[in-house]
Amino acid sequence: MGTLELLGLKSQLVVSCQALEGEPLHSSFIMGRMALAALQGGAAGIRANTAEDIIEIKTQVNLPVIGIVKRDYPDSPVYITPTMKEIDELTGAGAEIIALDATSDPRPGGLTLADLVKQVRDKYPDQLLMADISTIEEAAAADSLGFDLISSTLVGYTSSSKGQKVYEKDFEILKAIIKAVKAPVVAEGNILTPEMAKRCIELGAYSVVVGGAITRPKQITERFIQGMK
Ligand SMILES: CC(=O)N[C@H](C=O)[C@@H](O)[C@H](O)[C@H](O)COP(=O)(O)O
Repeated sequence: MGTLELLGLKSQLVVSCQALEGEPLHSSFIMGRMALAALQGGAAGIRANTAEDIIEIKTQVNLPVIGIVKRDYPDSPVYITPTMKEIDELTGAGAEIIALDATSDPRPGGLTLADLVKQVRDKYPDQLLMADISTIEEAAAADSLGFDLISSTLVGYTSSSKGQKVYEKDFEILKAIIKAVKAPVVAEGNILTPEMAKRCIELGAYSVVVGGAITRPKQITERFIQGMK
């Protein structure tokens, strides 16, 4: 059994516990408690942003963490774990899986995704890597680069996928990605209900990552307000 299998994420729910600066719950302490609530509710893993949050989360739960560092660089639209600096921070925090933007958008400093992956593999040969992608073509490219997991995280959030939602036409894009790649595919981004999460697993997703629908109460409140109109 490979390392990924040992993490126990197959067919399971991963809860993303993130609150950026400016969000009401921005606090490592609160993210740690969100992760504890997720554990008590039955989640098998946590996705989290920043080394600081991951370190706090790991004091609360003994679950595998998909770590990211969101950071803006002036010369690139890539903001999910853009460079080796963020990778170093995440290995330091003990993230079992590191997720990074694997879209075709230009990266900081003009480095290609292939070059970054090679550098990471040389420096951290045992680190599991997840590709956050937004199109089928990007999924296929990430697969050829040897990513351990491929996630639909950025569908709808890049110029090449604008306006799309992962759940449209019964998860059409998720199905196409699963068909196009060898790596396990994670369903992530706008999974809003338990029914949607169940459907993703039925369609062959390896795991489902749910964020806002569980851990962003402002977003949940807004959905209620909209629904009451
Ligand atoms: C696009 C982007 O920056 N996504 C981020 C990636 O880590 C998070 O803000 C999302 O919350 C996460 O992907 C889970 O998705 P959702 O919160 O929709 O369930």
